[in-house]
This record gives sequence, structure tokens and C-alpha cells, in this order.
Amino acid sequence: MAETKLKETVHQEEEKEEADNQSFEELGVDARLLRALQKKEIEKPTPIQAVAIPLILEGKDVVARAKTGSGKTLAYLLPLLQKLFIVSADRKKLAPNAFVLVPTRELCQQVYAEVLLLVELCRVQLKVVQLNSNMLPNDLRAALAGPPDILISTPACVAKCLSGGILKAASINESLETLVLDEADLLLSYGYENDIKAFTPHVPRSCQCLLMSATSSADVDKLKKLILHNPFILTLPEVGNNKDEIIPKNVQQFWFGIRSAVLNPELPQNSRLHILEEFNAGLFDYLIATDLSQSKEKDEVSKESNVVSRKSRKRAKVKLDSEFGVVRGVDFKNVFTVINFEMPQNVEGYVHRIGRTGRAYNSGTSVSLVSPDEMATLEEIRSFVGDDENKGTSSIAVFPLLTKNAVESLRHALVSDLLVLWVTAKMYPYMLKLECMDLHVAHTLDVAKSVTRIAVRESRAQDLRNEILNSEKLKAHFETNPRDLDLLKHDKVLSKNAPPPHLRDVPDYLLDKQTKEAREMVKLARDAMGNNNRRKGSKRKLRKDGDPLKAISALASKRPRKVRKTGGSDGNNSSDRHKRKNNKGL
Ligand SMILES: Nc1ncnc2c1ncn2[C@@H]1O[C@H](COP(=O)(O)OP(=O)(O)OP(=O)(O)O)[C@@H](O)[C@H]1O
Repeated sequence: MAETKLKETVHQEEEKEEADNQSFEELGVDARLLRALQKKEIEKPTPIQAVAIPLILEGKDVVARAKTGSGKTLAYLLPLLQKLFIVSADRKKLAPNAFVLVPTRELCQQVYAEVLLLVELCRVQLKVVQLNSNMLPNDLRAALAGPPDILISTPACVAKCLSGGILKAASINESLETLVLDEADLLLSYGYENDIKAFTPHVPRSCQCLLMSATSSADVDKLKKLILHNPFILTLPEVGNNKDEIIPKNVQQFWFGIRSAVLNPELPQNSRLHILEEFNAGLFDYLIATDLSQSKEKDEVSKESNVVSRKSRKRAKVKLDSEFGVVRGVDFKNVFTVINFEMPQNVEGYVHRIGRTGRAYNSGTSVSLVSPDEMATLEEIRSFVGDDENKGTSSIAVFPLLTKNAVESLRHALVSDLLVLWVTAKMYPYMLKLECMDLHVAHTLDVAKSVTRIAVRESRAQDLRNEILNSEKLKAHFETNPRDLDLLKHDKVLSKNAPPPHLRDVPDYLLDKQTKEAREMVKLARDAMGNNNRRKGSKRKLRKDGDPLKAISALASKRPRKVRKTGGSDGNNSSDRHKRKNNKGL
């Protein structure tokens, strides 16, 4: 115990400074590796390399904790390779002499590529293989034939090879010289504990063990006790005490107060209803939802795939509700924008998703982020909605608002159909800082403050009132029911706070050339999206069976409706429309 304490090296400033000034050569790195580093344009060791390389070259067990991106991979790879350069008559070759175990397949590939490059640049004859659990037993056997000098893999794959007799425990015991556990802080949390426990009894006492980690945690301590013998513990100061420096200083970090909720099939029914209720009551600005019952398929991924799939693996154990479905029929209130971050799988899914906006008399926008492999789905959808480039018809347009100009113009937009505005309002301080718009500060911050949810809702209500008052279709109704017209005309806005006069218009002095151009663009975009929608809606015949104001709400019995019943429907309910199209043989 006392000896371990003595061996713990928490580097003091002077030691660190000394190490900082050493070259790779002074650390004892082999000439071939020096050449390789030069070709890689790596000039001087990072602090962790400076302290770890000499110790590893001496054959010590090392636990190295240093912040992410600090060069831990080369800190162990350089001495590991150098050790293998030495041709030793004592070396047994029944199994790989060095194992590098990492938590994910992606990391396997990354480390493998790094080793291959170094070996190639050094012009040495070393055989390196990477194995993963997806490989067939015969392929695993073939890769291990020889055997290779270095094996890069995951603990799960090694355990699989052991239990399948592809790797012999006795051979490992005879041949293993160096064991590296990279990203050690993740290995246990990724569920590899049993795999590591199955493997460690076969690690010979003589094997040099290295444990690399970006953070210090109970898991790292557990691994340390499981595998290492009396190691040197290198804790660079920034990881030890000052938590602010775990992440490199050159990373700017932000968080925004975006009120949001997640809706997915893993949640119990009660929670889902509760979230819908809260969303409809305006507690969240954003709802992040999935309509994927097919997420079950996606969950069937191998354990070392990646971080996301690791989480998914845990999720796979959770029973998903096969009756989950928020995009069909559920009547969300005040959804102005539907964003398809992932495209739905088919036209039907698209129609149902975007039908969550533009409900009743509201207008809405949908924005689809389409990756190249989703283009076929987009084409299918475009042909379904009747888009034809040859005929110049295009209801799904290229999104026009992501230009710098458009962002500029949103600074001055008081009312927008786009929910984006709220994000913009919240981002004002950052945008201003980033783009140095000091001239506009006072005005734009005032604008941002004034764009409240109520202000936006009222403005939309006003639009709606105007539409109804000017509606040709309702003219006859108002003639026979003048009281309705009277009530509507005198319907007053809820908010007592009129916008301050200086915000009614954007003063000319604030309008630079770019903003003027952007204004035009946004106007065009609104015409294309909002106004067209309204026009389309008004052309539709009233349908009793398609009254969107009677749309099924998951919460209909729980809470009073906020939407006032003003008459019939414009039939602008995508979901109903789609059902009708479906019946026609979609
Ligand atoms: N001495 C060096 N000088 C300049 N660049 C280096 C040096 N050593 C490593 N690098 C580069 O720094 C980057 C980060 O290195 P590496 O991936 O080893 O970091 P890490 O500490 O393992 O990070 P993480 O904990 O996130 O895995 C790599 O692109 C690597 O090539």
C-alpha cells in the first residue's frame, strides 16, 4: 500500500515543465518512430506523452489520465511498437504479443489505422489485425492465424474468441506481453465487465498493462484493481483537480434554455399523455418525437457499434409500446413547424407527420433535412404531392432561410410563422456577440424581448380574424348572422401591452443592404410557404367529415379546447386528406 502511494505520480509544475521541453528523441523513442513522427508532422510530445513514454519504455504498468484529445493513443502506441521492434529469441508467438482493447468498433478502426500507418512509415514487419464481434468464426480464425503481433479489438470480441476456442487461454498466457485498455473510463460503462473478467485470469503476471483514460472514475479504479499490478498513476494536473480544464480551453461551450420534451414509445402511456397535455398547454416550445415503431429494428445492433447504439442496446431491453403513435390523429395545438430531422420511411409517414401542423385554420411549415440516402424517399414524396420540375410545380421547395441574409432579417422580424424566431430571440446575445452587431444592440434586444409566445399567438389570432372577416364564403353567413360579425369585429386582443412605438417599424438607419435583400427573401419565402398554404386551404370545399376542429385529441376529455369554434372546416387536415387519397388506392 505504502509502495503504491510512493509510486503515484501527480506531476508537479516543475516536473511538467521539464517534461514539456523534452523531444521525442530525449524520451528514448526509436529512430524509425522518430522518422514516422516527422512524416506525420508531429514535432514535440504532448505532456502526457512526455511523462508516459519513458515509463512505458521501462516496462512499467501505467494508468494515464489526461484530458480528451491530449494524445494518449501515441503515448502508448510508440513504446508498444518500439518494444515489438526488438527481435527477441525469448518471444513466444502462440497468440498476439500485444492486445489493445477499446470500447467501440469505430475506435478499433481508428487505432488500427494509426498502427498500420506507423508500421508502414517505420518500414517494419509487424502484423496487425482488428477483430470485431460481427466477424464469422472462420474469419476470426483466419485473422488470428500466424499469429499477428498486435490485436486490436473489443473485450466482447476477445471473450467470444476465448469461449469459441478461437483464441486459446494457454496461448495468451504464453505470449501476451502488453495489454492496453484504451478509453478505460468507458469500458465498464459499456457493459464489458464480464468480458474483461473472463479474459483477465489468462493475462500473465509478466504482461505490461496500460490503462488510458480521459477521466478518473470509480470504473477506472475497478479496472485498475482487476488488471494492473502496482502501476504508476499519471494524473496530469488538469484532470486531477481543475475540472474546468478536462475539456480543452479552446472549445467554446454554450447551453440554451430551449424548453423541450421528448415523446417516444419507451415512455409509459401516462407520461406520454402528460407530455402531450403540457405541450398543448404551451409549457414546451419544442417536442422531439419519433414515429418509429421500427426503432426496434434499429436497436438490434452489435454492442460495440457506437455510443448511440450502446444506449440503444440498453433500450432494446425496454419493452416498446407497439401501439405508440403520435403522428396519427393526435391533435397538437399551435405547432407552427414540423422538422423532419430524419425522413419518414414512406409517403404515408410524411403526410401524417406534417399533418401535425397547419391544423384547422392555422398555417404551418414543414422542413425536411434530407440526407443523400433519403433522397429516394423525398422523390417519392414529391411525386406524391404532384411536384414536377418539368411542369414547374413545386409544393416542397428548397428551404430558403438558411442564408446569412435570412438570419439577418429574422433579427428584425416581429412576427413570423416560423418557430425558428424563438430560437433566434434566445440566441440574440450570442449572435450579437459572434457577429459584432453592436450598432443594433438596443433595438434588436428590445425586439427579442417583445417576441413572446402571447405576442405571436395574438398576432396569429389577428390574422385569423382578418381572414374570416374578409372571407367570401362566410359573407352569406354573416349576412344572416350579423351578431357573429359584430362579435368578431369587437373581439379584442388579450394582451394589454401594445408593442412599443419604436419597435413598430425597423428604422431605416438599421437597414443595411444585406438586411434589405434578406427582407425581400423572407417576404418571398413567406409568400411561397404561408400565403400559398392559406390560398390552398381556402379553395377546398367544406367537408363535414373532415372537420379539423373535431380532430381527435388524446386529451380531449381532460382539458377544455382553446381553439374557438367559428364554423365549418376548410378541410385542411393532412391526415384526413391522406386517408381519402389512401382510399383511392395509394
Ligand atoms: N505530440 C503531438 N503533437 C501534435 N499532435 C498530436 C500529438 N500527439 C497526438 N497528436 C494528435 O492529436 C489528436 C488527438 O490524439 P488522441 O486521439 O490520441 O487523443 P486522446 O487523448 O486519445 O483523446 P480521447 O481521450 O478523446 O480519445 C490526434 O489527431 C493525434 O494525431
